[in-house]
Order: sequence, then structure tokens, then C-alpha cells
Amino acid sequence: MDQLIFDDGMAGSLLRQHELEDLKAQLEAVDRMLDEKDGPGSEFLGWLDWPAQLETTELKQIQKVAEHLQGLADVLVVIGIGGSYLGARAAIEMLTPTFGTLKGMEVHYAGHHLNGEYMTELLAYLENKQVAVNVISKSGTTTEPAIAFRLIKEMMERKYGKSGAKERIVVTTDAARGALKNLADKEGYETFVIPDDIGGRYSVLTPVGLLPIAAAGIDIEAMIRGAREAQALYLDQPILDNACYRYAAIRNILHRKGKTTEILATFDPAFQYLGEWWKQLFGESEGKDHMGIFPASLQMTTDLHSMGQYVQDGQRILFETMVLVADNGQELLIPDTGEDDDGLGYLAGKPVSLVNHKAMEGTAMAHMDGGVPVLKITIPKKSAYWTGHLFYFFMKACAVSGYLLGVNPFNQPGVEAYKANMFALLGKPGSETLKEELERR
Ligand SMILES: O=P(O)(O)OC[C@H]1O[C@H](O)[C@H](O)[C@@H](O)[C@@H]1O
Repeated sequence: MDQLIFDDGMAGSLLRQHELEDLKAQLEAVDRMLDEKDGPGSEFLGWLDWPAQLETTELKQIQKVAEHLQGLADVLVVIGIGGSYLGARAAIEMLTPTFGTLKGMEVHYAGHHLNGEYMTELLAYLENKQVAVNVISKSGTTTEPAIAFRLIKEMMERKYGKSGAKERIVVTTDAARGALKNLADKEGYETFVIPDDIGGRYSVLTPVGLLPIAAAGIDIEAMIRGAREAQALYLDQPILDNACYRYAAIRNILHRKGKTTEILATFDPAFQYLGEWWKQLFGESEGKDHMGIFPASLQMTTDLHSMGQYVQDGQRILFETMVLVADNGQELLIPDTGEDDDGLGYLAGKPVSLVNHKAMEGTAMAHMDGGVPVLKITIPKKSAYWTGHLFYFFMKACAVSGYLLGVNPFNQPGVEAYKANMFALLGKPGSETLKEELERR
């Protein structure tokens, strides 16, 4: 197997083949909108052709800076929130060992919340490490990463002096705007640009994701190659054979029948942050105008022992998309001890991955029979190439799905509400709560 397989064979009786045929004209209209870039939010379609357009020189420059940081430091702190860190974290957790020797830098994250205790602990941990920092913010004005960077910049300058710190800090931000851009220019930090036409949640294959991913020792060239081939594949295939369009269409068919929550289920703990990235991608893209599927994620088989009951037997508003890997890599065999005290004698000599696979099959059958349609997305193996492919697959599917739903999949106006209230409550000059603003209007 050397392709991504999308399998809707366990979607159950809620999906009938003619329903896909019936959506064909709508899918073609969406395809045209993407192609001609004339749909809502089309000024943010830069990610669509990005993998093919990304210059080798830019890729090499990212690699060069990553190697420079690797030479100076063993820990990289990635400061960012939402689309400015989730893609990198997803790839790094998927593709680097949880235990054991790392090929690249040890990566930690900051600026993705406002908890002071975490920052205190992180700063203390960094005291005895050789540290580099990549601060990432498209707007350059987001509060969480800005506070984290203020704290870490102060620590870095104390530890390495101003010029030593400068060597170790890389900024990824807008080409021209924002406080972070101004700061980078003032301090002379190495800077990478987030293209204007690529929104945060679609930016993992730009320097936003690629620099931390490269610093972690992952082959970004292979990742882009995977994305590039995905780009070509999902552009050319006939629409009803196209996995991206089928997935988008089926989500919408199920949604229209009351399946208002989609669970992304994975069977490898390293995929947790793929779920987090995917939730932002679909949640921010589709959750607007009082519509949209609620994206949730579960890790299997872990969550079968906590949330399994609900999925099997709770409200029938769920469908499930499993992300699977065909080749499980190393085979760890269950030891044959010659005894059966634990009742596992029948599994002796069998690979753990077989048990995981049968658990997956059993779960899919049980959920389908319990009224939860199951979709499966299988990649051949866990590699940089296939992670790049998967990122592109989901981004394109999300755009198609959002357009089918009838929303602009590239804006996020609702996110401003909490920010307005927080600034007003903190007494930021000139700020007002959302309620005050609405009353004034
Ligand atoms: O990259 P930044 O401008 O700092 O934004 C980081 C994140 O926060 C915002 O509030 C948006 O809702 C997200 O789409 C974005 O990814």
C-alpha cells in the first residue's frame, strides 16, 4: 500500500451511495471556487498551491537555521498558540520518540495558555539547558505568546547577554505588520515570514511548522514532498473518487442527518496532537453562523475505558473518523512465558500491534452497530512524507467541507469575543467588553 486510503464502508445505513452522487454538482461548484479562487475568504487560499510553490531555497534556508539552532542549543522553546504551534507539535509528537534518543532538539512549548506556574517551571527547567527560541505569531499581537516571549526573552538575555540571546532567537511572523515584527526588526532577530494569504490553521507547511519540525530532526523535505503529491492527487482525481472530496461530502451528509459531533479517533498516543491540530482546523473553519460539526478527538484504546460508554450508548449525535497507520513498524511480541496465570496465554507470541488492530476492528464494528458511523483514513506508515500528505489532505477536505456547509472556512470572527472582554477586564486603555460594544452600536 502506498497511498492514503479513505474507507466509508462502515458508515452504516446513514450513508447511501446515491447521496454522494446527489452532491456531485455541489462538489464541482466548490472545486471551481477553489480553482478560480472566487469563494468566500479566497484571499486566504495561499496554502492550496503552497507545497508546489515552496522554493527549494526557502526550504534550505529553514533547514540551515534549524541546524544553526541545533549547533547552539539542545532545547528549543516554541512560543505560539493555535495555528502557530499545533501543527508543529502534531508532527513532532508523531515523528520523534517519546522515550529514547532524539535526532534533533528537545522541543518544549510556551505561549499556548496563561498559566504562570507552567512558565515558572519551564523557566527553572531551562536554567541548566542550552536554549534556543522560535517565537511564532502571524498577527504578532496575540497576548499569550507575547507574555511568554517577554518572560523568555528576559531569561535569555540574562543568561546569554543581549547579543548571545539574539543568536538563539528566531521570529516567525507577518512580513510587515505587528508588534512582533517591530521587535524583530529592532533587535535584529532572524525572521521567517508567514505569507499574507495563509491563515494560522493552514500554516503548518510554511516556516510556522517547518522550522520547529526541522529543528526536532524531522525530514522537512520529505514532508513537503508528501504534501506536494497530495496537492497533485487531490487536484486531479475525479471528484467522487477523490478521498478529500468524499470525506468532506460524507461529513456533510452525516451532519445533515443530525450527526453533529465528529470524533477523530487514533490508536497511537503519538497522534494526540494531530487531533488537537485537526480540532482547530475544522472547529475554527466551520463553527460559525451557528452551524458546523463539533470536532472532538479520542485516543484509543485509552479513551474506550473512559469515553467508550458514551460513544457506544450516549446521544446518537456522533460519527467517528479513525486515523490509522497500515505499517506499525517494529513488532513487539507478547512474551510466551509458558504460563497462563494472567489468562493471556492465547496471545503468546503475537504482536502487540495485532491486538491494537483487532481492538480497532472490534471498536469500529461495535460503534457502527451502535449507530455511530465510522470512517477510516489509513496512511501507509508513520513518516514525514505521510504526515505532510495527511496535513494537506485534511486542510483541503476542510476547505471543501466548509464551502459545502456554506460558511467562509478561512475566517474566525468569534475568537475576538473573549479577547475584547479580557482586555477590558484588565483595564487596557481604550478597550470595552463585547456587551458594551454591542450596546454602544
Ligand atoms: O499566530 P497568531 O496571530 O498569534 O494567532 C494564533 C491563534 O490565535 C487566534 O486567536 C486565532 O483564533 C487562531 O486562528 C490563531 O491560530
